[in-house]
Amino acid sequence: SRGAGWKVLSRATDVQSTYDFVVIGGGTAGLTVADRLTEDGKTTVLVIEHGELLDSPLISTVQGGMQGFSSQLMYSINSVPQVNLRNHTIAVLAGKVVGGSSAVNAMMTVRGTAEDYDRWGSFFDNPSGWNWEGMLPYFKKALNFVPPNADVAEESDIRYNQSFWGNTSGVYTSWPSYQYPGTKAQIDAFKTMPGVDFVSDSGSGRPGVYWFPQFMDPKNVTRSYARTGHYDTIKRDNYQLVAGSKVLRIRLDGNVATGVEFLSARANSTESPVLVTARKEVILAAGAIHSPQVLQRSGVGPRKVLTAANITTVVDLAGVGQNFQDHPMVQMLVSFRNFTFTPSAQDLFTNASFRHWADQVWAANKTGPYSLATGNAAAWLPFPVISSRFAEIADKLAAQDPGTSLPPDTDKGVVAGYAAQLKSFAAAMRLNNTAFYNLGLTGGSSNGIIVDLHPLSRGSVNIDPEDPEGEPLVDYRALTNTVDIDVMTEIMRYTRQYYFNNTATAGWAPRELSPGPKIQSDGELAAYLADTLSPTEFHPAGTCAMMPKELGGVVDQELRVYGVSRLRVVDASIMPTLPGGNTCQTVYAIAEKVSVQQCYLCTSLGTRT
Ligand SMILES: Cc1cc2nc3c(=O)[nH]c(=O)nc-3n(C[C@H](O)[C@H](O)[C@H](O)COP(=O)(O)OP(=O)(O)OC[C@H]3O[C@@H](n4cnc5c(N)ncnc54)[C@H](O)[C@@H]3O)c2cc1C
Repeated sequence: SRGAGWKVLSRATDVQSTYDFVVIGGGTAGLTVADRLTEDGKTTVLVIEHGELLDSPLISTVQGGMQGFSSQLMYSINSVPQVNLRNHTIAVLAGKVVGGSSAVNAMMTVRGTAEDYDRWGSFFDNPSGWNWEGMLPYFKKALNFVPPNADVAEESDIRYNQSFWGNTSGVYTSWPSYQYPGTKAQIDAFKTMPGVDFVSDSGSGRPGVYWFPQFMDPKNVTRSYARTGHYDTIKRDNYQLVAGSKVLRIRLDGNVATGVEFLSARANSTESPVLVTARKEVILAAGAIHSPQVLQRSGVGPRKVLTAANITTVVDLAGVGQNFQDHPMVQMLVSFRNFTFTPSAQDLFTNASFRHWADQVWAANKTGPYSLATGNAAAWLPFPVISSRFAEIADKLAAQDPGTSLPPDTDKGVVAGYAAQLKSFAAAMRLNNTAFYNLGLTGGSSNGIIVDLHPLSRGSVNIDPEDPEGEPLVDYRALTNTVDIDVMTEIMRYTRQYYFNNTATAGWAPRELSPGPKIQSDGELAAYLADTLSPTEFHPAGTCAMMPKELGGVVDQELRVYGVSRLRVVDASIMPTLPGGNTCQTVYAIAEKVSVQQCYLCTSLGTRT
């Protein structure tokens, strides 16, 4: 029966008491899986989403890429104070709306390198398809790639190779109808840097300097995301979604997940939670910040954390909420006093006639600069290409005692999993097929966010013992592995090489505004990191890691939670290690891959009606 305060959305006349699958979280992964599981028209799925179903220009507008930044479309969570960042707290951004983070992200469509996905399988004795070869079909299935306009492609020398892409998904990735001329110049300026590759496509799985598309529907030049691709256009009675409803916990009967308890976000405090039963499986897709929280609240997690919060331990699973990772980024702001490539994005503010033209072509046919999101080009470079000290730093990492970078009471399995990851990264640091360095190229007369694509510090996301139902305690534990400081320092130094020791950029008359030319020694650069580093590029991952259980893993290779039956996690939290690229495309591919596994299971068990 229908509760008083909660809303059932289109296609659902009511929330039934039982479904085949109940999906927790209507975000990037949740809606993808729900769409695929209901494709047969019979399998019933309920998606329970905390945020609302909202139509807003903050979501749909392409220009700038992140109009919904820090708005009512996101959770408002602050991290715990970061000891190595002068005790600053950090805003933890994640979408809270139907579509999840895919509704608010910067729209950059990027994959990691092949080696990043091979690493995932490498943690298992018998890897089953978690490698580049195994992921590629799902990268293709996940997105509908529409090539750039031929004139724009030729003018800016945009390279792409359709063999790395598919064209069947309802989620689109496509190209702006305009590029600033400075972007090509900034790409070309990498041609004088030794060892840099210019790969044939952003989806080739190889590092280099390249163009990449953006999550945009080319027909109406609006954001394409999990809701537009996997919900709005799907008309099936067996696919239902309830928004504005917060999942409190998974109902466990012994070790079997049988249902989900949720509460309307609008419910008054006297209303009791609604229980909905899952005949086949409960699927957790609340994102890397909230999936571990839902598990811990349900009694699945590290006993110590659960006991402190007065929660009875059903399954003592040490890895839940640990292994937390995100891409750290820092600003190195360089402005060019003689950048002759105009117009640039700055001209939208300073040049009235350019702005007038931009307004006109947008009004006429949605073309021009307003079709640009965050930018479509960047450098993604291996460690040996950016640092002559790569072998020394890799040796230092290989010699480390992993336990010293984790809290002293860390579970042995979690430490062992971390040790396996560090070993893998110490090897990757010597290779030319893994990207560690990222610099976005947007064609402007100043530039400057640089990203460490393979951070080595690991944090945690645990329930708050004082308030288990409130927001979790998010601790990045930024820079707790000191090799991260070495890597970031080399990343800053290489960026200086590109701007100040490069025949191709000398004529731009670059000037470093931050940290500024006075900051040179290791100690000075480390202090700058402590002052200004962001431990997040809004790519939280790893908190329900797909690793062997004895390595602190939470899910197996079919993404089933260890020790619980009929329960999977399918979102960014299962990534054991971050890919060397923005995470959204990888989340879609994970969700596509696990959906095929789930459908196979339904069929082979003969339980499908
Ligand atoms: C500001 C920002 C910019 C980004 N930019 C880019 C980019 O340019 N390119 C890129 O590739 N990636 C980007 N990302 C990252 C990318 O969007 C995410 O990695 C990806 O969308 C995560 O997908 P997910 O399914 O794991 O989680 P989400 O998509 O976040 O889905 C989780 C859903 O679960 C819901 N939920 C949580 N708790 C509960 C609960 N208790 N009950 C019910 N529902 C719940 C949430 O409301 C949310 O809708 C960005 C992210 C952010 C936040």
